[in-house]
Amino acid sequence: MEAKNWLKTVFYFARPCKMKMIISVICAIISVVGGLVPYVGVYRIITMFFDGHQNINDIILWIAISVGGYSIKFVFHGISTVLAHISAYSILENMRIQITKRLMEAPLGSVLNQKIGKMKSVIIDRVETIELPLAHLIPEGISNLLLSIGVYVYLIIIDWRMALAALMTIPIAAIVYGMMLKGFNKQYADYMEASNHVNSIIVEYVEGIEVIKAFNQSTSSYERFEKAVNSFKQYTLEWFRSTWKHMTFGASVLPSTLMGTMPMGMFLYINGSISPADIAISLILSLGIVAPLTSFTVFVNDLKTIEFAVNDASAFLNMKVLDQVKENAKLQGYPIELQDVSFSYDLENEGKDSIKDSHVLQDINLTLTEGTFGAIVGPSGGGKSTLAKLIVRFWDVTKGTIKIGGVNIKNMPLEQLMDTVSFVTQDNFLFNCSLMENIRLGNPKASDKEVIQAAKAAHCHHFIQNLEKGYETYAGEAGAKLSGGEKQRIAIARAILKDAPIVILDEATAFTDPENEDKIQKSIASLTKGKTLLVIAHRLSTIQNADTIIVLEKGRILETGTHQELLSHCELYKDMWQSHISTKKWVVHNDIREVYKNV
Ligand SMILES: Nc1ncnc2c1ncn2[C@@H]1O[C@H](COP(=O)(O)OP(=O)(O)OP(=O)(O)O)[C@@H](O)[C@H]1O
Repeated sequence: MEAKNWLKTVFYFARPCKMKMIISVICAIISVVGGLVPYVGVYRIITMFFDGHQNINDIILWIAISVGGYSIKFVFHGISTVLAHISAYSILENMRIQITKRLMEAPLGSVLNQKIGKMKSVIIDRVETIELPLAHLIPEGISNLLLSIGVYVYLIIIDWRMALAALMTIPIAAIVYGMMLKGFNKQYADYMEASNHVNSIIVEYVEGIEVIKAFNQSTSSYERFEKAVNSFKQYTLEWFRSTWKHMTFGASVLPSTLMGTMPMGMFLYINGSISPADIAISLILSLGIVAPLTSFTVFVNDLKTIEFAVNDASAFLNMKVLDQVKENAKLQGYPIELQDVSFSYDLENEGKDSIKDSHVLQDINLTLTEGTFGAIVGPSGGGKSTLAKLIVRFWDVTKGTIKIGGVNIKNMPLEQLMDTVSFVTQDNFLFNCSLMENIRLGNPKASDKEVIQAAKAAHCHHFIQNLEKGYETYAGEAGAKLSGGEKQRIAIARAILKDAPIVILDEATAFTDPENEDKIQKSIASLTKGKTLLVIAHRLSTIQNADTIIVLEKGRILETGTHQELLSHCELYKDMWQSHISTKKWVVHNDIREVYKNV
């Protein structure tokens, strides 16, 4: 979506419900016209009395017309409100769908870089704030504005001098409101910033509650939380303090139209240029102008709410998306090739035009033949995970090309790429649905039998069966009910079911206990049989049988070879292997505390 101002964005999302909105506006106008009828009725009845021509039939007729008018106002206002609500919810729905669509089309890495609290706040809370004002703006905003104008026009028709007098309080109120609204935009922006700050502190507090408790930081964290809430309260109170005098003065002056109409009416009556009936109705009408106008001022605030919510949503709506082709590419097998690949996060995260000297990967050239086992090793921060993520287009390379089956991955639809590659990481997110469905995500068409087969191959059938409801057990929010190793094996079962010809494992065996590791290794063996496999490993023992081991250091390939070849001529690899072996020996021969003492 191209960047638009907030009003255009609202209209853009309102397109599917354009007709409903138009009918809502028409109904609001009819409702206003209906609302004017009782004023006419009252005027006619008063006139009859003052003229001495009152007759019961005419009075009943005007009462019936007034009731009819009021009924029209009531019914059409109802229809307008219903349609406006439907439209507002459609706009909300479209906006949320568009944001999530955009998140799917954006580079996954950029999506993952977003703060989860902010995403939740924008997609759920901020977008929701649009609904209420939007739904009420059409029927009530229009009614209030048009009713004031309609009543005023009627007043002009009755007596233009009284109409003029009715406006007397408006300039005074306008000056006072003008003073109050000075700097409103900035103050509202500051208010939203303060509100966002307090929201993010609350989200951070809830998300980090485990760490806060574990490190007994509750008091200081609570202080931080309390400080944020208090400063927000202070800010809003100060804003209120700076405006309440103007607000109260304006609100009491604006409706006091009698200040102008009373003396004017008396003056005109004494001069004999106005009838008592016209004075009476003018006084009533002048009071009828201001009440809806005052209600309309509330919508100024509502418009700001919509503007800020839409602007927040626009940050996601305008996220850069990955360029994609539509047609599936014809792959020549499943080898992976990287040619002169360089990558910089700065360019992705900040959208800079020039490549800075901040490459995480530089001039990477490597080929992994179909069906072979490749491994990437190297010191922490060397760029191993980044390289794996580039192969699945979490981001696009800054320079060079990545090919699968001889085709640049940019020239195949993301769907085809995802069908071709299984990417298993340590972050094995489980949805809060049954374990059966969680595994089936790997292949939505798989039967229960196939899911169970995959679970068996991934060595998770046993523990799943021991659960009270077996495969129908819910994973709990974010899989909190399962251990790390169990979640990992379920993720592997998912990948087995997906049966993609290329498998990339990013540190999939890190942080597991020996018993779990053995099971995970077995499940990985089932997953990777006969496939092109790329493992990013810390534990060198798991990759010593790899066909090619790539040693990556500071974003560059230092050496490539088999385990034996690297041991014979790559110092860094030799050191890493030595430290790996000695750590293993320490674990076997020493108390675990000794190991950590020596790390
Ligand atoms: N999303 C990101 N945005 C910005 N910089 C990042 C991002 N992810 C990683 N980096 C940086 O890129 C560099 C390489 O990180 P990467 O995770 O690829 O290394 P790694 O070799 O896999 O490390 P480890 O073995 O510790 O997992 C690091 O300096 C890291 O700080």
